[in-house]
Amino acid sequence: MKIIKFGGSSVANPENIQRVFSIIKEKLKEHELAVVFSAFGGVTESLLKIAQLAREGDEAYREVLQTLEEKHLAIVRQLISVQSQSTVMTFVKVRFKELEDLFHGIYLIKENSPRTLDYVASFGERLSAFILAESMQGQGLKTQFLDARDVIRTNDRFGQAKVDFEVTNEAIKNYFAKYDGIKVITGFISSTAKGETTTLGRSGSDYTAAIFAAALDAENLEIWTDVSGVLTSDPKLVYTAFTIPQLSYNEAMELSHFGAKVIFPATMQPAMRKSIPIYIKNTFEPENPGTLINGEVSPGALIKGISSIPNVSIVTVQGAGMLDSTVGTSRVFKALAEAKVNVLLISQASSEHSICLAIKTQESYLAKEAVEKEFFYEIKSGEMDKVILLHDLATVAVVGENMKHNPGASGRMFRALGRNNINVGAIAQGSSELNISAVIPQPDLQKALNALHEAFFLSENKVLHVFLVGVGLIGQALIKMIANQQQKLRGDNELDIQIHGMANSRFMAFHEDGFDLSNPYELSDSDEKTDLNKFIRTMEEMNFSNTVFVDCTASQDVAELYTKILEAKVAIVTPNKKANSGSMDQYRALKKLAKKRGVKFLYETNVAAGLPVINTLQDLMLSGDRVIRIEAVLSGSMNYIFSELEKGDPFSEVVKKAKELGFTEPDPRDDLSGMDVARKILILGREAEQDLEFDSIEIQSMVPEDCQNLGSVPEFFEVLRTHDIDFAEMLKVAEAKGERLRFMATLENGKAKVGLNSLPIAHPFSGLGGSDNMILLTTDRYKDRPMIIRGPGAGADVTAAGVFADVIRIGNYTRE
Ligand SMILES: NC(=O)C1=CN([C@@H]2O[C@H](COP(=O)(O)OP(=O)(O)OC[C@H]3O[C@@H](n4cnc5c(N)ncnc54)[C@H](O)[C@@H]3O)[C@@H](O)[C@H]2O)C=CC1
Ligand SMILES: N[C@@H](CC=O)C(=O)O
Ligand code: NA
Repeated sequence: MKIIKFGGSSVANPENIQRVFSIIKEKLKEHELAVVFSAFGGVTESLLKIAQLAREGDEAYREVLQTLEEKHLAIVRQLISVQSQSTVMTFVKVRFKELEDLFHGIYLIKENSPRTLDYVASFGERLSAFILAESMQGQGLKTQFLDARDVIRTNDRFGQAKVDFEVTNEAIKNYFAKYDGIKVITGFISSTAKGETTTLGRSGSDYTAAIFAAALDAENLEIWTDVSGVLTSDPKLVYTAFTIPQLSYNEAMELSHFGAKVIFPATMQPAMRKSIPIYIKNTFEPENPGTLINGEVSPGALIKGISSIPNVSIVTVQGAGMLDSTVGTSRVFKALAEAKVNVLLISQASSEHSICLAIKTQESYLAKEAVEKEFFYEIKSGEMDKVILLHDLATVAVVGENMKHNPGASGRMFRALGRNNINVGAIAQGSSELNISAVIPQPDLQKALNALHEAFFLSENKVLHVFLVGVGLIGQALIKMIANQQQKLRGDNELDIQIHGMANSRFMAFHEDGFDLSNPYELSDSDEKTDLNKFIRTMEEMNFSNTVFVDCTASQDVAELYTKILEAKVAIVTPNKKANSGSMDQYRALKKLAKKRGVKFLYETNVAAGLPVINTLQDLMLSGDRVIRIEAVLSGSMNYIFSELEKGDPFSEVVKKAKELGFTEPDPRDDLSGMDVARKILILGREAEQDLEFDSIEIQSMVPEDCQNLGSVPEFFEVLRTHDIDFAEMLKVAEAKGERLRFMATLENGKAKVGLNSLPIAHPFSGLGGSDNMILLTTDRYKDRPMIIRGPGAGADVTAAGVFADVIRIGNYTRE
């Protein structure tokens, strides 16, 4: 014998009901069945609403009642053939006539006691189960309608009646022995020995099903609802949540206590006591195996699920008066129990000086009042403090029996929270080790759930959530690289990089699950105009753990947002030099903030693109070296321009070519003016721990005077053309001396210089071609012969690769 129960959403309309019938027919092939039904979706609520209207003397109740009758009649017309309709129609009409009288009574005497409401509510299940039994009969199934009031005996605690199992079990067994066919049973309702109608409380139909399962020693119990079992976490907050295949009874109870709404613990008790397996299944996805809840603790995963409760407050009771803790604590709990306050979590340090309770915010005021009343005299005399309330909190809990005797769970939990800068306000772990709970700031709830979900369930793959501003040359190359490497990184490096936000100067777009990178997304398809503040806000609201902001613009406006981004505990990776080449104070402040917030700020590509210059310098400094001198060619475009010029092409053409090849800044005047190189030597100097300001750098600009104040880049190229002869002349002079023109930067004794030099052919820089950069580092340790870093220092691929490497570095850092 199997007991199966269908909830309100499963029988909300004729289409859903047909699904239910197919499921039943399928089951019948192998099992003897009894089916428990809830009222049709929304009916219980409507009945109670009508009762309320009637009690308030609002005549509108009649209309709502009429609609409800019509809804039932419509279901009958659709489910039952015309020939067989009349008995059912009569049944429905008679019930609604009774309801009409009943509500009229309520309307007249304006009384709505729990007793009356139980009777009102009972009509929902009585109607649904009868109609469904008849229509199953019409489909060739032999059914037997059972009004559960005939067998489930309770006390008269209306609204939440307690079952007399001895009488009930006997009555159920007798009934089943007497009648055959599929029993079609009303959920939720029961009756007292005097025959008064009662109801079984929240999730009462599940309870009905469990009562029948236990009384009949059923093989198993299936609860059919509109979700595929119990999920690892709330899918509205954790997009990667998945169905838990199996839970022990204890785990299921613990998970539902902390928020998982699928099943209500008390309803499982009768089945649990008899060790009857319970399946949670989805009517709308019957092929999904759902969740099996039974007496077994399955080996493997440390935890089974993560639950949460929002809108929680911490109530702190403290003072010397608590030191006599046995008395103090018991008085606190007595006061709270009398005020009917539900305590979610308790934490008391061994000093016993204070006790800290997590309570739903709406009940916290009541708790404060109750405790302060209890300790009125102690508070007055100063022996106790006033109760302190802290709001805007939430609890998160990891649940699983395998945590027992298995070290590591709490470490993993708090490392994940700490790494994501989530402050933990209170902690509790029961001695059963079934549940570890923490109170955290409510705004961090989604991030916390995701961080924990990743740490416990996706630990083979760390997820890095990227938000990219600047989808130009470098940004696009980066997206392509991530797309190409995504699979390999997931496999070999256990790192999953997802892009959730993108923006260029015109449009922005977001994707909660991450953009599908195999299908490049066109930002011009977005109808959302770029608004940088909104971009940051959306990034924060998505509230992912392990988030990286990648800035592939050359924009000052974006650089100015870094403080806000780091404050939000989001890491930054960028080739944009603007932030690091502002004032020394700002440079220091950003580094300090990143450290304080525990997030990385990486910018290897600020200098010489992907060449390892910044990291190398940082390593030298950390290991105690000292920089004496830096001599460098730091501009890929300038090196390209002056080395190509030697082939005889006009200067303006070569500059254009450098731009086309992606070596220049978005505005090539930033390169020609020496500004870009000046920024780079400034950054190198700062990385070498020297106090340098931009203004102190001596810069020789290569932009002819009449080109300086022109608006657009094409205009600039027009005028630049007229200077081609001057540059050809410059080259001739150098060549006559057997020398080469190279644009370089030096830093020595705290003084930085940037400009064009005529170098002997034997100089190491003279041999540089294309977009090459070369950095000579003379340090205490590399004194006689400098350390040399050389290679292409501009261009889409070498730059994007450097940015990508920084992103991966963050991914590697964030793992355990
Ligand atoms: N091209 C290269 O070889 C190297 C470039 N870099 C740096 O990489 C950065 C990007 O360079 P490219 O990709 O070549 O430039 P680009 O001009 O091709 O792309 C810049 C992107 O930023 C967007 N953008 C500009 N201002 C914006 C704003 N306020 N809000 C949102 N989006 C904005 C633009 O719409 C465009 O999508 C620059 O900072 C550059 O200095 C660093 C090393 C080498
Ligand atoms: N425009 C720069 C590249 C970025 O840093 C260069 O030419 O080197
Ligand atoms: Na670099």
